[in-house]
Amino acid sequence: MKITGIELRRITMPLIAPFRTSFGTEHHRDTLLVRVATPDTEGWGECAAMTAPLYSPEYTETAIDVLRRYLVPALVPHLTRPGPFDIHAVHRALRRYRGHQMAKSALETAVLDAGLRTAGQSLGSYLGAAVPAVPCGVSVGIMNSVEALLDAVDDYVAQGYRRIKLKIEPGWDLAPIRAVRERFGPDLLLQADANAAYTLVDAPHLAKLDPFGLLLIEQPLADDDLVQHARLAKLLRTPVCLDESIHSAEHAAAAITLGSCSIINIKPGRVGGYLEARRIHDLASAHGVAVWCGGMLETGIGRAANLALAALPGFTLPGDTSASSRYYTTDITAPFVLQDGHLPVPTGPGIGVDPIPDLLDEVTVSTEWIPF
Ligand SMILES: CSCC[C@@H](NC(=O)CCC(=O)O)C(=O)O
Ligand SMILES: [Mg+2]
Repeated sequence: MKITGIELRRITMPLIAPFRTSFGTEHHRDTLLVRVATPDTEGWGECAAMTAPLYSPEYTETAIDVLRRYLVPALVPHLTRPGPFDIHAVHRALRRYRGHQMAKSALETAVLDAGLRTAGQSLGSYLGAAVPAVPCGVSVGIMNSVEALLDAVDDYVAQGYRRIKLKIEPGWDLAPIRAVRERFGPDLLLQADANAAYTLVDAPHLAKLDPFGLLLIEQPLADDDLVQHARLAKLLRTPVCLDESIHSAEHAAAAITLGSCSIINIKPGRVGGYLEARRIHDLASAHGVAVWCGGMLETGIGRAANLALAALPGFTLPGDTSASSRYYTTDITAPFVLQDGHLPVPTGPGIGVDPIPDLLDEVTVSTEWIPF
């Protein structure tokens, strides 16, 4: 199957409410969609990079530039020959370039989506989905008051979310977690995400979270320090989960070997795509390490693909793939709506959803067509 070209489409979608983390506050999701066009179909990938290099070194502009300048040209030999795509050859071709995992993931996923649509196979089936629907957690930002937080959590619990994740930072950690635990009781699945806001000096303070029975504390320390996370893990009863630190299966292997974490948040964008995400899933499962699917405020395009991944057997904890309404008044695909705390895994070919043209056009900032 030969492609006719690749489109880089930049979109911006307003969030229904500001989303505050330890590294900043998001008001819009400024993201990049990659579309691979063939004579018979098209494939879509969503780039997880944020507007600024605050969560990770990548940002939307770097993704656009590296795709245009290096990653798309690298795939020309693989996408212009007859016959089905060899997605593993595509993956290897992209691995020649260092970093830029989110840009790579968007491109590889669009190629994979086009290939699977042509073959009539769903992404879930291709990856090894084991269930038809996945239990959903929700990520709750830092708020102006504990009362506001309790109201937000109350609403999410009423919507049926199976797990609550609270963003924390120094000065907003013990009080909100204690308040949620006291209000909603010991059975609420509850976890915290620090986005690397603490240092090992804070270990005694973080140990004060232990009595609250958290499922995990996510990325407490710097993204580039597996050794300090291993030392911290020995000082806490709360399991340590890594997010920003894990860019590849090799990182996951190092973290497991060092004892830096006992749970991994897998984000396909952060690790360079769904093939690598499955490798990390397989590695973690072999070591008895639980994984769950993280989120990057994806539109329905990325949300659909993440649901396929979250359905793999080793994803034993609720992830951050929430309903479309968590962030958006109107999604660019048919909305994902929570059903008894679960979202259905798309069963159509490829990612199983398509952007709705009029809605996509409304949020499009720019498009760039790269002909093949
Ligand atoms: C803007 S924050 C993005 C990174 C963050 N993601 C979430 O908290 C989940 C966001 C979502 O619900 O998609 C994380 O560190 O896990
Ligand atoms: Mg995180």
